[in-house]
Parts: sequence; C-alpha cells; structure tokens
Amino acid sequence: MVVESVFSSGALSSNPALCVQGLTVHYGALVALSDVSWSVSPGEILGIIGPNGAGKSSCFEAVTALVARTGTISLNGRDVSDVPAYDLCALGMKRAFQQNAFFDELTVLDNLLVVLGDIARPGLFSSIFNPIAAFKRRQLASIRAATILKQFGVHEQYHPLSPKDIPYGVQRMLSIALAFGSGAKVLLLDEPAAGLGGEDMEILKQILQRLKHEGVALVVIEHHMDLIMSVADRICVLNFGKQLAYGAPQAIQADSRVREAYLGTSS
Ligand SMILES: Nc1ncnc2c1ncn2[C@@H]1O[C@H](COP(=O)(O)OP(=O)(O)OP(=O)(O)O)[C@@H](O)[C@H]1O
Repeated sequence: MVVESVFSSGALSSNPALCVQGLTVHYGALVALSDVSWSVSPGEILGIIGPNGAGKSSCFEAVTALVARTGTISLNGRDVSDVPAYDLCALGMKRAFQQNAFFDELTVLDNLLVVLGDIARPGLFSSIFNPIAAFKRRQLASIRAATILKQFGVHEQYHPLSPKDIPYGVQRMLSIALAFGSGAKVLLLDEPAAGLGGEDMEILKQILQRLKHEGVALVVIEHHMDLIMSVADRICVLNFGKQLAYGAPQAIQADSRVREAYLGTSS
C-alpha cells in the first residue's frame, strides 16, 4: 500500500469545513480518482498537486457533484454527498474553474453584480413603484461590488470595461472574485496561477493569504510549486488517480515518491 492512511497519521483536520473520504470517480472504464481522502479547516489552505491527468480537476468535479462518484463529502459536519451542485453553493462552497468564464457583453462591475444576485437586484415591483429606492439599492450594490473587486486586485479602472479587454492577470483575479461573490466558507480554486507573471503571482499570493486569515477554507489545485509550497498548510499529491502522499509542504517536498512522480527520478 503506497498511501499512508491520512486517518492514522492524524492529518485529517479535527473540525473540518470540508472533508472528503474515499472519493472515487470513473469515466467509463477509466478510473480517474480512486479512494482519495482529505480535509480542510476554516483558515487553512490545502494544495492539490500532481502531474497532468492525475485526477486533480476530477477531484473538484466530484466534490461539487458535477460527476457521478462514490465516497462521502461533508461540509461543516453535514453529510452533503447527495446534495446537488446548485445547493452546495448556497451552503457556502464556491468554485473557480481552470478556464475564465465571463459575460463579455457586461462590464467587469456588472459581472459581479450578476453574481451578487438578489443583493443587487431591486426587483420589478420596487423598480416600478419605488424607483428612487431601487436606484439607491443599485448604487449601494455597485459600491459593494467595487469594494469586493478591489479586494481581489481588480482596480477601479477596469470596472467599466468588458472582461475581455482587461489584462489576463486581472482576469484571473476577477475569476476568483466572481467565485467568492458575497462570501464563501469553502473556496475551490483550479490552477489560479496558470499563466500569471511575477507581479500577478504576488497579488494572488496576498489574496490567498487574506482569505485564509479571514477564515475561508481554501482548496487550491496548482502546478506552480513555489506558490503552493509557500502558502499551503497541507498538500495532497495525486498520481494516476491515486493519493500518493498527504502532509505538510516540507514533508511532501522531501518525499521521494513525489519527486519520482514529477521527475521520473527519486534523486
Ligand atoms: N469528462 C471526462 N471523460 C472522460 N475522461 C476524462 C474526463 N475528464 C477527465 N478525464 C480523464 O480523467 C483523467 C484525470 O483527468 P483530470 O482532468 O481530472 O486530471 P488533472 O490532474 O486535473 O489534469 P491537468 O493537470 O492536465 O488539468 C485523465 O486521464 C483525463 O483524460
């Protein structure tokens, strides 16, 4: 048995925000994920790493109920294994995807107002019968949306633009802001650093650390080793759909099985 039991090693958090146990995903005959278990507590960052095709995104697909899977998933102590994807969001589990997806015909600010939904929308009745109140509500929502965007490094000059017209690095931050929306207890980020340069990488790092300090439980799939090793509290390493290792970043970096999986050599 290659995988050390995460239960016996005491590595599973005692009071997790999100806990997955025995997660298994099949795509037809292909076993994309096999018996994977990890957890993350409020104010923690769990990194998920592994070579291409290791099953990292499938892990998120499974956790967010977007593919058929077996295993159990609990959110703040509640078994949500049978809860559909749209209800998981209402329970505080949010996710940003590997590819950016925006409403390009709307401004950056309006993209977030759409996500904020009821908070921003005055409603037909109030728009017709109380337009001033509706206008004020919309104004307050815009101020709130602008504040959230700035917290994610999307500065004011980008708010009136279409997302397609802002720099790629800012688009990645916008993706995270849209996923987070009005708040999240658990935030799943799929390769947030993909394609980012030095300065954007530093901004991303600060965003992750801020969310962590605010008590959000973060699960981050990442290929960028310097980033994930510097911010994560624990790392789960996947290889060919199996959990190869699970532990503190230092232990993972020293693990010869991990080096072999990445480099084909344990030296
Ligand atoms: N919808 C699907 N149908 C069939 N096979 C799939 C599907 N999605 C993923 N796979 C396969 O499942 C395996 C795991 O894929 P997955 O995308 O989860 O890996 P990954 O670790 O996220 O890879 P990457 O780092 O390249 O994004 C791969 O062999 C992939 O080809």
